[in-house]
Amino acid sequence: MAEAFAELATRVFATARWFAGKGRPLQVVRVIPLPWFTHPDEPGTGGLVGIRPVLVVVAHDDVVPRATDTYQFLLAVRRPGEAPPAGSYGSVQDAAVTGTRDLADVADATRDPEAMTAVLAALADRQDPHPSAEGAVHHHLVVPLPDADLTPRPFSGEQSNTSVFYGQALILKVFRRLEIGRNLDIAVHEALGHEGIGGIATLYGWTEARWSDGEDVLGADLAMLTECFRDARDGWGLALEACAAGQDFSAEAEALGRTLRSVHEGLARRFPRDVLDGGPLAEVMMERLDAACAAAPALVPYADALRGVFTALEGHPVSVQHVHGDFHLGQVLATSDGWRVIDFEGEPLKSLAERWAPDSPWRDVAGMLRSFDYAAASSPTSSATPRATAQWRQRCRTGFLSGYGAFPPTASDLAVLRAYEADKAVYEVVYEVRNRPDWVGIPLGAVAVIASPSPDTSDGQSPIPEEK
Ligand SMILES: Nc1ncnc2c1ncn2[C@@H]1O[C@H](COP(=O)(O)OP(=O)(O)O)[C@@H](O)[C@H]1O
Ligand SMILES: O=P(O)(O)O[C@H]1O[C@H](CO)[C@@H](O[C@H]2O[C@H](CO)[C@@H](O)[C@H](O)[C@H]2O)[C@H](O)[C@H]1O
Repeated sequence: MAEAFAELATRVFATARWFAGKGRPLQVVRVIPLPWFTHPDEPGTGGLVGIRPVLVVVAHDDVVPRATDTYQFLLAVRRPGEAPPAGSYGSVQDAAVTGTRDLADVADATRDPEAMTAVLAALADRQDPHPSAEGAVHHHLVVPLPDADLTPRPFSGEQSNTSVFYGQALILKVFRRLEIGRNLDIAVHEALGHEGIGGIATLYGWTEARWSDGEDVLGADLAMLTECFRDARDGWGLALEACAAGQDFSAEAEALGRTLRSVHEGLARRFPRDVLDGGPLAEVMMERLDAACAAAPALVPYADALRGVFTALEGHPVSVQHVHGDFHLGQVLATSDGWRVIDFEGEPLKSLAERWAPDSPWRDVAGMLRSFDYAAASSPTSSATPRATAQWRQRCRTGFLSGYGAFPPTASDLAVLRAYEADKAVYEVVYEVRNRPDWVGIPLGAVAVIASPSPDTSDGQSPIPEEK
């Protein structure tokens, strides 16, 4: 018997890079076919019947109360019988999704150039489809498309969503696990664009959807269209190369610090700010530590010492504002015009409420310092001695803090920074246990050092000791 779309989706989830609930018991509780982006009267070349977003609400029964997540499939629907198109998922018999009672081929539109050309045209022309009983889709274009080659090409690297390049000019990020409400990445790009901050991509447009959920109407952003940085290299690759070759990276780190400062200043002007007492912040870090110890028991021997590090926040007033939230070398791109910052969605393991909440700018500073440590720890040491690698990392730290305007840090700054580095390293241990168990030694090593009785941080240097 032909498969219905809910069964096909369950099968796709098992292997999709973007499905965050792999390995957990799941149940598809609702399929919401949204209005067609394009739905020509006559099928196009290759039998293309139409392109539509289809939302799949998934429940996980392993937590109480039962949690649900909403995922987006962007489907290219075709008549059967043609050669399987790029991104083919197979065929289904599901009239609500495909618009026909017959069998139809469904494919991931993001892998299909014909489909993605049509998607861009729909967004650019703001062709809002007619709302259906299930919901509505609304396209926003805020900057006219450039007059350039816009041939679609799927992004092939690692990511949590699914992106498509249009020539070398634009990139469309199709969100997979939807944030109900405003998408953070779009909100930040829009706000910083208004501020004229140069360190981020220009936002060209986005697509949002609304649908009914019982008595309620829910909404989420489905995709974001931004400037693509031509020939950009990501900071992680550059830092690894430099470290392995024994090349100093402190000038790049300093420029990165300046870029972060400018982004923080823009965010401070556009989003709410506050000054919080460090005590409750320390308590939140301790709660996160307790949860982390349950998920990663290797943290337990360090827990008491880490609590001591967090306690040092008490008595410190901490300024908070909107921050990047997951600032590391993989979130910065080097262009011929300097560093650019991408992906403002915060840490994937945090709830949406946590990711929207104001936080200390030290979180981002700590994130990048941890990243220099990761790069140093991951670099092959064939051409550099451990001592040289440690020095490389320290020079990155000093350069970055200088560029950010925080060198040398005051004693009070250091206490706060150390707490944020510890909090980040704890997060990383859990992240690595869940995603890359082979990497867990890197953050665990940092935890061990931060938790050691008296790491020397008096000059703002890493709590990770140098080789003598
Ligand atoms: N504006 C851009 N220009 C060029 N490449 C980009 C741009 N934005 C993102 N990328 C590339 O896409 C990758 C994934 O982007 P990201 O926003 O982090 O996606 P996700 O949130 O899905 O993980 C980045 O690591 C980078 O290589
Ligand atoms: O980029 P994401 O938002 O998906 O961030 C998550 O994954 C990152 C790894 O891809 C992870 O970053 C950790 O590993 C990096 C090296 O791969 C390193 O540079 C970072 O410092 C380290 O935190 C990030 O923590 C996680 O949220």
